[in-house]
Amino acid sequence: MLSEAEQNKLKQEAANQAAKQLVSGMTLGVGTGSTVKYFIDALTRRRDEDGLSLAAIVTTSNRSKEALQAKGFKVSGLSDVELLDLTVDGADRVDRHLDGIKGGGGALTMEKNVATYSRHCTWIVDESKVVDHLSGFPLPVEVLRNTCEHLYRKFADENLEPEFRKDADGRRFMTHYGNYIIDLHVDPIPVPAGLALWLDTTVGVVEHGLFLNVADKVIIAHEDGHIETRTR
Ligand SMILES: O=C(CO)[C@H](O)[C@H](O)COP(=O)(O)O
Repeated sequence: MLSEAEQNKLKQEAANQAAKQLVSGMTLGVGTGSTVKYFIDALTRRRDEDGLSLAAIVTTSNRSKEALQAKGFKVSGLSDVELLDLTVDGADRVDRHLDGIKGGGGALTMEKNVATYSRHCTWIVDESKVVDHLSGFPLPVEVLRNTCEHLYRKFADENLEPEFRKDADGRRFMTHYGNYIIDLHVDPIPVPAGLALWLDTTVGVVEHGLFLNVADKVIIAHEDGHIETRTR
């Protein structure tokens, strides 16, 4: 098991590798999370040292927006850009088909929207996130507050072992959009496409953390120092 410092080094290496593919004039989506924080650092170095100049940057959370603005980047809204050229984001789990679980940071709805309206999507991960079958991480489901108790019971009836996500104060975690998150403890997820379809068609579900056919590239930093790039 890696120490936090070792894991952070791997996150940083994956982020640095992702920043190499940026070219001036691109429109870029920037995701959310601790790995993306390193990507924002790498992006800043590319601007300051290589003169990289992007046409627009869109983010998936207020946290990333603030981090980018603190480095002097202008951040646009998704609706200001017709189609992003590339989105770079982290992931909580990635399987061998490059499908993933996202939403550990609670930003899944915007993350899926920004990735969907991007030509290309790269995930940056350390090797601890890579699995054969999606497993080892609860599946986040963003739900409307008005419907949340109904959905909780529905998920429990389906043996999906629901649990309301809590914030640091022990209150229900609230998303950017004022919704709650119910984490489903399904491990492993036997048929991700089936569960995704069911969640997509369940009224009251705003979004879920199954990101299937979303990433076309995954950059994986391995413990032995090697950086692997997998493409779809
Ligand atoms: O989906 C996400 C946030 O909603 C993140 O991309 C995911 O949780 C990975 O985060 P980290 O890089 O901190 O491990």
